[in-house]
Amino acid sequence: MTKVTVLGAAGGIGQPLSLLLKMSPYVSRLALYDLRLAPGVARDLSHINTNSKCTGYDKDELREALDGAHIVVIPAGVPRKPGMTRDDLFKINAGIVANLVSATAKYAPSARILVISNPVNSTVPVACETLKKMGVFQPGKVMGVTTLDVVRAQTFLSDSLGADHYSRESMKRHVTVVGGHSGTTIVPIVTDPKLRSKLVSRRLYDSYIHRVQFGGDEVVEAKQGAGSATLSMALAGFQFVDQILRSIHLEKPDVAPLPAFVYLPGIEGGKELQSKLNTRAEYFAAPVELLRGDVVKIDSQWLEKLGDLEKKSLAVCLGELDTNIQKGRRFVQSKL
Ligand SMILES: NC(=O)c1ccc[n+]([C@@H]2O[C@H](COP(=O)([O-])OP(=O)(O)OC[C@H]3O[C@@H](n4cnc5c(N)ncnc54)[C@H](O)[C@@H]3O)[C@@H](O)[C@H]2O)c1
Ligand SMILES: O=C(O)C[C@H](O)C(=O)O
Repeated sequence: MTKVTVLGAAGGIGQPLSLLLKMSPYVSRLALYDLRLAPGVARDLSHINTNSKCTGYDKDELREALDGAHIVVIPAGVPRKPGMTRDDLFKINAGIVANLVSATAKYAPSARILVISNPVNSTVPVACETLKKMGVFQPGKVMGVTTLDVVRAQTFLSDSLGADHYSRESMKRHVTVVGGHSGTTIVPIVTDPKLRSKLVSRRLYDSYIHRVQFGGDEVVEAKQGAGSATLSMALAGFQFVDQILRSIHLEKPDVAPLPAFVYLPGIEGGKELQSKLNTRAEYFAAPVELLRGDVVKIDSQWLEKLGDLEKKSLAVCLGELDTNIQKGRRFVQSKL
């Protein structure tokens, strides 16, 4: 029996993500919460002939939506419009995330909390600091969802090298993304040196990295003010939740570790990674090992595969990331 609650379930991401979750054999109860429309979306999904029971909750029913949840996914908040940065969303989304995380701590204290709301580099610190303040912080249970960067990195690598020869599916083994989830804090790592050399020798490396780092802007511009990535994000978010579900339900989960944006000092391998990176940044996205749905270890094998260009990107990332992190921390610490 696994209950998944989606907070912000009637939105552009929330609806398709909930549809994908309704298809999962590992979900037995799916609870949809939003300030508007969640009962309607849930009624629609509840007609689908998969085994999970789907229920919608109105804005004054947050407690019921969260009660007993094992996984809480948070895509609640405002998306960007053209000309905005993710950081411009902080003012509104930080408060939304803080309130929803604090309710989760009260009504679903053992849930894994997956933060999608932007700016992830700051909203994850907001979530963790909120839990710390409440005295209930469990570092392995809070994850910023950065999977869309990985999905893009794989798709664009195949596009850059020629999709006829390098299928998008096969790129899964050859690229990961670390750092944060915003512009130059996004650091794609091509782990296969042969593919990296191909990109460099064909002078495609810079444009490839730029496209992954600014893929979000591409969608925001194309949607002309109607929001940001929703469908690709729903798929990416589902891939991440699915990995957690598999780690809960399967003895030997058959998935390669995906990165997540996590609190390094509280997780095995985290402090080591901080010291190898020579950074004071306490939050970072790196491939994580899961055990029964919680993050138990940070993988730093990718560090050994860095080329000179990737080392440079990482230095730029670390310079910016800590500013985003401190903004999230200060937001919670400044509240009484
Ligand atoms: N992590 C990522 O990779 C990634 C990718 C895409 C978008 N995002 C972010 O996800 C967020 C949502 O994007 P979207 O396109 O779904 O936006 P949207 O506006 O379509 O949907 C957001 C939903 O959240 C709801 N909401 C707002 N405040 C709420 C609250 N307090 N409680 C419950 N629900 C609340 C709204 O009613 C709305 O239905 C944005 O912040 C966006 O920037 C993150
Ligand atoms: O770009 C955005 O604002 C949404 C999301 O973070 C994305 O990467 O598509």
